[in-house]
Amino acid sequence: MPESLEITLPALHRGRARVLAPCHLSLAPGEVVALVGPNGAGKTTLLQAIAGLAPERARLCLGGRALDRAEIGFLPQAFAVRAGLSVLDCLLLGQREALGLRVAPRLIAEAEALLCQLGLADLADRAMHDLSGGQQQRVLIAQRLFRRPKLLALDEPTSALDLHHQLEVMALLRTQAQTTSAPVLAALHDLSLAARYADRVLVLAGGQIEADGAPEAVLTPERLAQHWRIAPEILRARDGKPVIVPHLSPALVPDR
Ligand SMILES: Nc1ncnc2c1ncn2[C@@H]1O[C@H](COP(=O)(O)OP(=O)(O)OP(=O)(O)O)[C@@H](O)[C@H]1O
Repeated sequence: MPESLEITLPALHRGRARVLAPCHLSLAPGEVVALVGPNGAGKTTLLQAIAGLAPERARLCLGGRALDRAEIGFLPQAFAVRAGLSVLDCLLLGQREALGLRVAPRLIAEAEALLCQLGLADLADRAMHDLSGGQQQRVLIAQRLFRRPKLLALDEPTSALDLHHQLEVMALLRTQAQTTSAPVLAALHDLSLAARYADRVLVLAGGQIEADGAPEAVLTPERLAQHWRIAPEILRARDGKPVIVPHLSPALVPDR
């Protein structure tokens, strides 16, 4: 039976400032967890530490075994692909350890199937540097999925995507998490998207994980006002999930 992924993080610093207090995260098999918080709260810092890209290292443990950095599918916030390699080649690089002089037809078929799932099949032969930002982002997400990591750690994976592709990517992440049991931890600014697709929401604020729980329990008007400095209107979608409509309120403190 799949076990939870246990992540232990030391205090994280950027420059001289302490960004986040030490914390422990337990991610259940197949769980989709949204990491939310205002600008500068430490979402990128936390994801980089998990991915082994920060000076301080996280400890990741799955079923009593320490996870290797190569087993984490990390997508950074900033990406600009200048490489001339094709979309299909980019995807195949996700499984680079399995590549030889000849690429197994099975691997190519799997990569093509994933491109189809993400509506990218028509772009398979296009050069990465000729794609739009949103198309590149979808290919890079597909590459991380193709790697079949034990954890997907994604920093704003929908930042360049139109509304259709935001939903498509989030739905695919959910399906993949459930079928592979690998949890997804994704930093998201769109709180409605987080509420709709995440099993759990972690709120980073004030240098710590300030709240952790079901979207409805965590995304309260008080918390949104306090940390995002908005006056929220919380509606309900057809499926009962919260939809957050933000309003500026003159009563809330001005930008610092
Ligand atoms: N290289 C750096 N040197 C000094 N401080 C940094 C550095 N990188 C980030 N910081 C600071 O660390 C804090 C956390 O930044 P981080 O990028 O993790 O926040 P974030 O929640 O991802 O923000 P955003 O939503 O804007 O992407 C911020 O106050 C930021 O200014």
